[in-house]
Amino acid sequence: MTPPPPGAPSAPSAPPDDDLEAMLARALGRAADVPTTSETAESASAPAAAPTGPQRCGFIAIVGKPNVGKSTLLNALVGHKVSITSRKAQTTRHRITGIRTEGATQFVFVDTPGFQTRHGNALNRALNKTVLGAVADVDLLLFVVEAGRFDLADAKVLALLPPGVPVILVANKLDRVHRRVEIAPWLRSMQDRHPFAEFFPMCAKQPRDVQRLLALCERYLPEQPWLYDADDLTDRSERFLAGELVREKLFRLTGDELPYTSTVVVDRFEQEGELRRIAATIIVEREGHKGMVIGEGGERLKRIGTEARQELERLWGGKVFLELWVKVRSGWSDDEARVRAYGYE
Ligand SMILES: Nc1nc2c(ncn2[C@@H]2O[C@H](COP(=O)(O)OP(=O)(O)OP(=O)(O)O)[C@@H](O)[C@H]2O)c(=O)[nH]1
Repeated sequence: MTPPPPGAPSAPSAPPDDDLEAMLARALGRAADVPTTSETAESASAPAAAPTGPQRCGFIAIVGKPNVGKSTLLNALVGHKVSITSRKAQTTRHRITGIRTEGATQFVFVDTPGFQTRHGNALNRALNKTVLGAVADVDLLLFVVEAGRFDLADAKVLALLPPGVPVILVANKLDRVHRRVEIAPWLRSMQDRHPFAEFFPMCAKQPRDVQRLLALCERYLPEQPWLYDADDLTDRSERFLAGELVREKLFRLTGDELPYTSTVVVDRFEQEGELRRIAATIIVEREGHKGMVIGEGGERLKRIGTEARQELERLWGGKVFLELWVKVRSGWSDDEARVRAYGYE
């Protein structure tokens, strides 16, 4: 499908059947790993390396239900880790901006928390507000689902997408689909759900797929000056990133034992030359959860601290001194004031 000319409003009218068939053929060609057509080859090429022509810049929001791979995709599209990931649903809690500048184009990706439909507590209400705010004013939406699946939670996210913004259906985790032939009828069935601008079956962990998606996104971005410096990767502060990385290690090292309503607050962040001193508190809801985080003889807390510190040192190329505390604040996730105080808008 030809993308809308830069700057033109792109009403998501249903694409004509010919376009639809061509899109599906391209998508299915990729899904079945069939050699690319010349048209696909054109769209598959990476964005130009050297700046040519006028600058392009636009916002691309990544939306979907929890755990479909949005943050993994954002990091891959940016080429650096800007959003934390884990097997635990609801890992992402903030609007995270990841920036990639290639050739004449600046992509500003917006990762969002997975839209919560199950529990209506204060934390989830705040997360959902973040999602709605992030999708309101973008040039392109990447609606991420797991390839071959579409359930009520996916449908609820789809129903929230604003009209007038082109949507690419990203069918992620294609590597998990063992019977690839089943993807064709599934993609066809997805046509009836929304007038998607494109269908894109992929694996967010496969660099070739990510490069192709990047090239496809580029076609939807308007001609306008860049908003960030060419080497900016995110608009988030180092302090924010530190708290997020501790939360990632916390979730990864406690697995399913620890409820998702645990959080991390950075109490202090100071820089002395190349050394960063950080003090953070892990907040849990019950006394029993505190034991889970601390572990036998403090082993688990120590590991969370060591892994977070090492990753931050790699990221910043300097020494980090990280101090961690654990506190119980029962019922914080259903207390509007605390949810705000802990940094969730
Ligand atoms: N096999 C496979 N796993 C993937 C792929 N993409 C992501 N994952 C895994 O899926 C899990 C969830 O990924 P995230 O990127 O944290 O998902 P998310 O949608 O940001 O999750 P929330 O923070 O809950 O909204 C992680 O364990 C990822 O490693 C993929 O293409 N293939």
